Amino acid sequence: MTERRVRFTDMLRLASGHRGTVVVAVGLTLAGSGLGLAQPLVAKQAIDAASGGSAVWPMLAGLAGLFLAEATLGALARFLLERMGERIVLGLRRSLVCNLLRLRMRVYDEYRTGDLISRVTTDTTVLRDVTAQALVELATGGLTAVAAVALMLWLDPVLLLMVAFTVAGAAVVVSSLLAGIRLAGERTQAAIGVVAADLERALSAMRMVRANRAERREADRIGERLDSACTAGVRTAKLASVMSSAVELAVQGSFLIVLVVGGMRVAGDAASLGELVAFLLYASYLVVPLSTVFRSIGLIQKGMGALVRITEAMDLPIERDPPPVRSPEPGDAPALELRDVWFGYRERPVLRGLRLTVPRRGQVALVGRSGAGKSTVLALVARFYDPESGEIRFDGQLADALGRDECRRRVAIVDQSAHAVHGSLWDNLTYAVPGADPGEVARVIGLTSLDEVVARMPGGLAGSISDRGGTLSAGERQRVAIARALLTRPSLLLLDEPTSHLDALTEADLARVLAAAAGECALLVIAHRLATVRHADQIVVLDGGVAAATGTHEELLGHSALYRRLVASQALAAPDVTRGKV
Ligand SMILES: Nc1ncnc2c1ncn2[C@@H]1O[C@H](COP(=O)(O)OP(=O)(O)OP(=O)(O)O)[C@@H](O)[C@H]1O
Repeated sequence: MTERRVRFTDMLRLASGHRGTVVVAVGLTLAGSGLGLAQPLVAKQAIDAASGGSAVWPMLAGLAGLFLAEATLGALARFLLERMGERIVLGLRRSLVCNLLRLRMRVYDEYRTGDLISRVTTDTTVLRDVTAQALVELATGGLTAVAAVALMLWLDPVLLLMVAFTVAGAAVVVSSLLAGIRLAGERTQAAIGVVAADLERALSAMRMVRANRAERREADRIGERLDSACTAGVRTAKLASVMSSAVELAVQGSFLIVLVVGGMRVAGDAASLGELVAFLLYASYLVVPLSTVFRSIGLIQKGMGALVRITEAMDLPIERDPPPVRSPEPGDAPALELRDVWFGYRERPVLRGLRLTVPRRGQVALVGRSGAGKSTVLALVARFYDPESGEIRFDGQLADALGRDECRRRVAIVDQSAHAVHGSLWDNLTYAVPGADPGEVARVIGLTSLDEVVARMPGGLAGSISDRGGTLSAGERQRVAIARALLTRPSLLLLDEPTSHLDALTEADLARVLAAAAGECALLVIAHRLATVRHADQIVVLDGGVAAATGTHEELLGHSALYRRLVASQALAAPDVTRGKV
């Protein structure tokens, strides 16, 4: 992640859309404080009235009214602030979610899912507390302090100067700690992000964890991350307590100085006792809000650690189309054409000038050694990545002219993981076409031989399958994925054939399904199985980043030594009739 700094003003900007609420909340808090200040005066009057023998109840009623009004204003201000905090966080979370779902594919390769998730959940929660509390404390504390300074200046500038010295001392201590608090806050949030990422890693591979008896190791690993989060949290606590002690000292020191110096001046008749008492009172009005200001600055620094991570996530590059280019007229062009395509993930090139053509109907199979770049071809065609050079054309039109969305509308992709989402079988089938016609759904169910699965599911199409397709076998999940793809009526179906999910029977089924699909659209299949290449109209052998040989199964057996090696080495597996369904 690139180093990103946020400033104090970035924090303030969060509340910029809520100025009205801040003003009202600050007003209510100040009015509440004003009512609080009036209470001793009324209490004094009540006591005077009682000792003078006059009626006390009007004063007591007034006092009760003041208490109630102060409590009501306080509650209202707190509610407004909490609501503002929630709304700020809602806005942030919405923007973050939108951004995280639209990132460039390369970014997902680079960052860990759990860490990205924790930016939407944990970091924003930290920010909510800061915005709801600290920002307004800063404003109310600051305003009260300014008013108190003005009154003290009017009463006794010399004593004010002394109070100012102690407060300045505390300010020096506080500001020397701020960077540390901020760093510790950043470390805590980053450590929590790593915890989330490691937990996600373990939970998403739970079967692998269990099968390898790695629960303890995973727990220890996450435990270490939790330790780092705790260490960073303790460091924040250490710095924060030094800070509050410094502020406390400044408060006590101020009172002491005012008492000693003021007392000496009263003794020397330089000031009246009344002035000293008033000054002491105003000193308390100054130092208490100032300590609130210091505390909220500390809190804001802590929140900045979270804001750094949120801003970083917001700044991650999202998928954008390059500027549109003019494209030749489609004419009678093939469904897909790759011309001299070069591409590599980092420095190392995977495709080196690949040429590939997929006609509008029929099946093209892509074969090659493991790591030859077959999935990469599919990823480029699905526009997950952009080629470094060369052209991709859909129906004769340049991909850049069509735009990513239009390219993906024409293409359907079924990858090896054949995802299923939590929900009903119907939801899973119609994921890409939410309002699909039931007749169409029935058609693709028939095409993909899913009738038996529908009949078996409790509740049929409305029956629920859990996350990652827990109640479907891998082969069934793949057929659901193909049905889902066919429902979009794509002009090109991309299929990454699984190596091991299909038994001989299902393999024959799949061959039928693919043949049916190839009658409806163009089909580009990464083939790992002999049955698939045998049925393909054309096979492309990928090697060294180029199409090393092209032809039918028989043709390639005749003229491609690499293809013969692939067939012989079981890289293109023959069906294993002894293997059961997984
Ligand atoms: N997201 C990625 N980031 C970095 N390198 C990658 C990424 N995906 C693939 N590669 C690398 O690119 C090369 C081609 O990978 P690709 O998955 O396209 O091969 P493949 O022919 O589909 O392999 P297999 O048959 O084993 O699935 C490999 O060396 C792989 O390590």
